[in-house]
Amino acid sequence: HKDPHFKPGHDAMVHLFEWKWNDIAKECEQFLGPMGFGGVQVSPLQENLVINNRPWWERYQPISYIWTTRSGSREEFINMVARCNKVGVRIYVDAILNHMSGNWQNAHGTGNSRADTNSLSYPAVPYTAQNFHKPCAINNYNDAVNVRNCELTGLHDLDQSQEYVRNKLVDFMNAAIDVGVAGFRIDAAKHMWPADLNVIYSRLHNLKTEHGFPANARPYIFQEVIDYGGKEAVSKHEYNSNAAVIEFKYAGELSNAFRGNNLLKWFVNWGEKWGLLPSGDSLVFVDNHDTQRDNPQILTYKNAKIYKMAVAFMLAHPFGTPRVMSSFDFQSKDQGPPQDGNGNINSPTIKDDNSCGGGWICEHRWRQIYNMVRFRNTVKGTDVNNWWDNGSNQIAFCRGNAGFVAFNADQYDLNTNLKTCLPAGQYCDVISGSLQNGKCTGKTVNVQQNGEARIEIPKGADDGVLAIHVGAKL
Ligand SMILES: O=C(NCCCOc1c(-c2ccc(O)c(O)c2)oc2cc(O)cc(O)c2c1=O)[C@@H]1CCCN1C(=O)/C=C/c1ccc(O)c(O)c1
Ligand SMILES: [Ca+2]
Repeated sequence: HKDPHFKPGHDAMVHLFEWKWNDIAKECEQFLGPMGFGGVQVSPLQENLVINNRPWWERYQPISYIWTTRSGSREEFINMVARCNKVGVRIYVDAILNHMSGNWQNAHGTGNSRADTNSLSYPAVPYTAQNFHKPCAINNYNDAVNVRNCELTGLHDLDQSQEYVRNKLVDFMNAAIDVGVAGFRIDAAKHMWPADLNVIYSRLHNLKTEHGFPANARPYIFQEVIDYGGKEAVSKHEYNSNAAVIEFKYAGELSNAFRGNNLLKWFVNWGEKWGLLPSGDSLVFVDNHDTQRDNPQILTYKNAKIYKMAVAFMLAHPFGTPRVMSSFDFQSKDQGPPQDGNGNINSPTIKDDNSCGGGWICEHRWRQIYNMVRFRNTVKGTDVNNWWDNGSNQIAFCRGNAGFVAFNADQYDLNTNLKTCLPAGQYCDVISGSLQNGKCTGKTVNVQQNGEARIEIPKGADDGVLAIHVGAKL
């Protein structure tokens, strides 16, 4: 029950943050399906409070469970799910179950629903004050009750111990499952009681076979529990019995190492020995919509070279279910998505080199990243073997005899003969280029009969990674 139900030959999730439903449908058909992505985490589906300067986090202040947001209408959402499933790309909804909005004068939502937030009245659900915890501020992360039963930055806190509230949340999620959704990101799960969440999960429908899921497939649930391994009262270990958990320590350690604060050689035992949750319980990532704004230690597209190295490592390593972030460019941390003068989100423009414009970064369209998704598909089912390192920041490893990857984060060249575990032949390095029309557009690597090859990554190379696999062999 912790299986994302990706289609065979598809792997890795991409978070198309703030994309509109129609644009996601097109991206599934034109790019994500053909490139073998497994699924898309979409922005929240439920109607949200309209906040005057349209900060990105207005979508995390629900007003109702009506499927009307700046990403599109109910019909557009249903159409997107069908079109993506048809090309083997799953949809995961970002579900906000913990709270409704904060206080706002004359509050109205993206679907024009009204609410009297000061009296905790949300008639479009309906919720009244009795369905919420008595307003108190979350001000003590060493008190598990305070963290669950009080308000996160003034957001009105629902009481999920009530049958009435549970059923509203279950109905919302089951309606999404019934139109073909594969699962959910559970926002702010740390702020809800695991027991209540498990009751809610137990009432969710099986996935729809007419959308290509196997019979009796359970929705894939991945819970946001921000726990970097510190000493807070609430821990990620409370949440991984019945569903997956988003592994923040994974993100923290990767950024820490690729920023040069820890040697890559220590990744030889990357996994539970680092205090991570079990691989099958972990949704893993490098950055997310919040950490890229709020956590200066976390790598983002703004640190391009070492960011790509961290993402390549995540995709090359078998641990967890990886999620690639796809961002819009931002200068200030509250800034919302690219939009026109009337507050409508702009569609990404696709340039002739297949990259995005119009303020959209589209990391998922960077060659080094989508080629590593393909690498991950190709080596699926193999383990890490033949680990090599130089005692510092040059590492390499095989994935079975299907793939080989090398990293150079030292301030001097990597230039040595290494075992690649691959059959003899010529391979295209899928970081510096691709295999296109029978030729390598980047480096070519010659693997000898004994499986060894000359591996070169100069310190000043565009990318500090080299990757070859049996799907990119001349
Ligand atoms: O300064 C801010 N927030 C105070 C810091 C607390 O951060 C928040 C956390 C949060 C932060 C750290 C934790 O350890 C933790 O357990 C929770 O989770 C949220 C989840 C939501 O659905 C909506 C929110 O407004 C928040 C939030 O404000 C700005 C202004 C309001 C929104 N916001 C933000 O910074 C919004 C952040 C945000 C929004 C959505 C998310 O899914 C998220 O993880 C963070
Ligand atoms: Ca709560």
